[in-house]
Amino acid sequence: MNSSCLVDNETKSPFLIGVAGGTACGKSTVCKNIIEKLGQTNLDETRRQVVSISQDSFYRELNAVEKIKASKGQFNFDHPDAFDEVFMYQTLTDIQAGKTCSIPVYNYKTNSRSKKDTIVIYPADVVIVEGILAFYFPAIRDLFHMKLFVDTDSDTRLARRVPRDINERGRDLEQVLNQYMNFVKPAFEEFCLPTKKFADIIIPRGAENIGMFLFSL
Ligand SMILES: Nc1ncnc2c1ncn2[C@@H]1O[C@H](COP(=O)(O)OP(=O)(O)O)[C@@H](O)[C@H]1O
Ligand SMILES: Nc1ccn([C@@H]2O[C@H](COP(=O)(O)O)[C@@H](O)[C@H]2O)c(=O)n1
Repeated sequence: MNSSCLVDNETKSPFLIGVAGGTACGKSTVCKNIIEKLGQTNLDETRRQVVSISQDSFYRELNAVEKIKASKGQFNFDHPDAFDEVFMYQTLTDIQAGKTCSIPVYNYKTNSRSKKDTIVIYPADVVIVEGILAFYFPAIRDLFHMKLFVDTDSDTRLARRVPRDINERGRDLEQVLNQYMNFVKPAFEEFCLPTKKFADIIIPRGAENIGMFLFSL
């Protein structure tokens, strides 16, 4: 899929920061807190100097058989093949070229991109990209000027994921636990954890330790 981007008159090439880590380690919360601490939260989105995007926007569209599997918690969303690597790479290179880009909003209840909503990413000084496999694909990994890995232990992550998936992602307990044991945990060990070595900064436990990152700026 081609990204939907427009060149801005005043070209701005942002500093790209990647944030990786296992599911529910606190990646989104870290991004949100960084944006808050840098005083960006209440700015109009066209004027923000620091913005974040999620790798989840780049989950690929599923075919009919995969959709049925996904609805039963039997699709592996933690495998690199679940992502549209080309679309993500293209979008990030467009962002880096100073273009205004529209990226999909991902819907975890339908396991697909929203049909009507997109997020517009305007040129900014810093763009933070978070995702479980943000460092997995070499071409994407090489785009980041700085890489953070949020290191939160597996028990804590599971304890955060269960209520989140039930309350926010429309899942039931059995489905969350089955998906975790069958796909999430093994894929974390095979694909996500080995990318920790690419990080410039490791943030233990997440949001409470973003001071380490802010200090490095
Ligand atoms: N430091 C923290 N302490 C307690 N709960 C947290 C913390 N960081 C995140 N959470 C909660 O854990 C869940 C997952 O956090 P989130 O930032 O969405 O993780 P990720 O983006 O890595 O999946 C959310 O419900 C969030 O509110
Ligand atoms: N349709 C989907 C898509 C993804 N997931 C799970 O989301 C996790 C990644 O998001 P985090 O916020 O937790 O980093 C990943 O572990 C997938 O299992 C899903 O359940 N359904």
